[in-house]
Amino acid sequence: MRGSQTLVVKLGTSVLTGGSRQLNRARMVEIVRQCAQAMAAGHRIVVVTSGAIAAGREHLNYPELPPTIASKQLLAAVGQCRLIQLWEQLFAIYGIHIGQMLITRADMEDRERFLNARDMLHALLEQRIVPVINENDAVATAEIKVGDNDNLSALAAILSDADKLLLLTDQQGLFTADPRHDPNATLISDVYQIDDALKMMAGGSVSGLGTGGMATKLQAAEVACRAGIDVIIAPGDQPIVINKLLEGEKMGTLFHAQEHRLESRKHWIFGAPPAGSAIIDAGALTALLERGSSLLPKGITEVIGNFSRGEVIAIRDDQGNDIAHGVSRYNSDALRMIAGKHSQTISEILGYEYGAVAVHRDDMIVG
Ligand SMILES: Nc1ncnc2c1ncn2[C@@H]1O[C@H](COP(=O)(O)OP(=O)(O)O)[C@@H](O)[C@H]1O
Ligand SMILES: N[C@@H](CCC(=O)OP(=O)(O)O)C(=O)O
Repeated sequence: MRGSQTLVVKLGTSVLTGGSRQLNRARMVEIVRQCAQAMAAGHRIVVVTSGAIAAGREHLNYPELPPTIASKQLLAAVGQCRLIQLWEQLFAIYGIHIGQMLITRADMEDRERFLNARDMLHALLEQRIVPVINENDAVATAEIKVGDNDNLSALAAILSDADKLLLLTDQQGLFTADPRHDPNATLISDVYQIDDALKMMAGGSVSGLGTGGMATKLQAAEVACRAGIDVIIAPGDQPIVINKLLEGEKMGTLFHAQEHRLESRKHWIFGAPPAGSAIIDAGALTALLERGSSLLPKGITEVIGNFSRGEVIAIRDDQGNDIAHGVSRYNSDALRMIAGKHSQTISEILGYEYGAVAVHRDDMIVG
């Protein structure tokens, strides 16, 4: 078997309802069984679940509502409770806890909120708790919405530093045309580049259940592949899909990641102009260059500029030479207060803490 992997599983409304007007409990049980089996084999699972609106309609017995955004939000507010309750009960069968995360695009665009969400997601995964993510439909307005759960799942895959993103849907994968309309359409099994010709093949959702169809799945694949994550579109109505996939078996449509995840992160960190800098002492310099350590506040002698938690800063030696770039876990004011101090005193000085390091090694590119 391949090593332990992090897999984001996105379940479309089409899968969760099986094309009906109700959540298909039997199908949800089967998906949870597969997730539990993968976790028992040492893998980490993140679930991105659609279906809140469908669950709301079912729970309220298909009410007649005006076709407004507020009506959809009402259905999502009611349905999300049902949905998460169901996931909670089903995972509990296997003794697995879940943690709900409702996010919007605004959470991803603000560096500080992004980092908070990422820390929380990793904290859940470390405790072997399954994060169950949906868009915060009940409160999100059009301006701050991701809009569809395909794109949301790509963001979840980046947040969780996933190896693979699995988009489970009501088709075998991406076809040369929508198979609902074109009986001659054929399955595309490998995609190395998402170009305009491919985008032309991906249509919208015609079932009236899902949002975005294959078009948004392609957008999600583009984002995730650029971040170094393989994406698979596969059918959600079959047993052992998740395990087969983790064993490396081919299925559905595989979008091959464009570059290694580390390379991609490197580009991002170096691509972002530093928002400020931290000057470090000789001890920290040795730790960074020779031991591959994280940067601790203790080794910082001066903080220059104003930056937020989550922004990229330059790490410089006392001569002003650029040693590394990395994501600061504290804002500039906080970093100034804890510079030169032991990590154990951070919460005493600030009244809170985001961990012992100023810049984590995983978020740092040296050289
Ligand atoms: N080229 C294509 N290949 C496969 N499916 C396609 C294609 N173009 C459009 N579709 C449509 O996309 C639908 C799946 O997307 P969607 O309805 O949004 O489901 P989900 O709820 O899983 O996100 C399919 O049922 C199919 O009708
Ligand atoms: N957030 C919405 C689902 C939005 C969405 O993208 O749906 P789908 O295309 O079925 O994945 C809900 O929970 O109803």
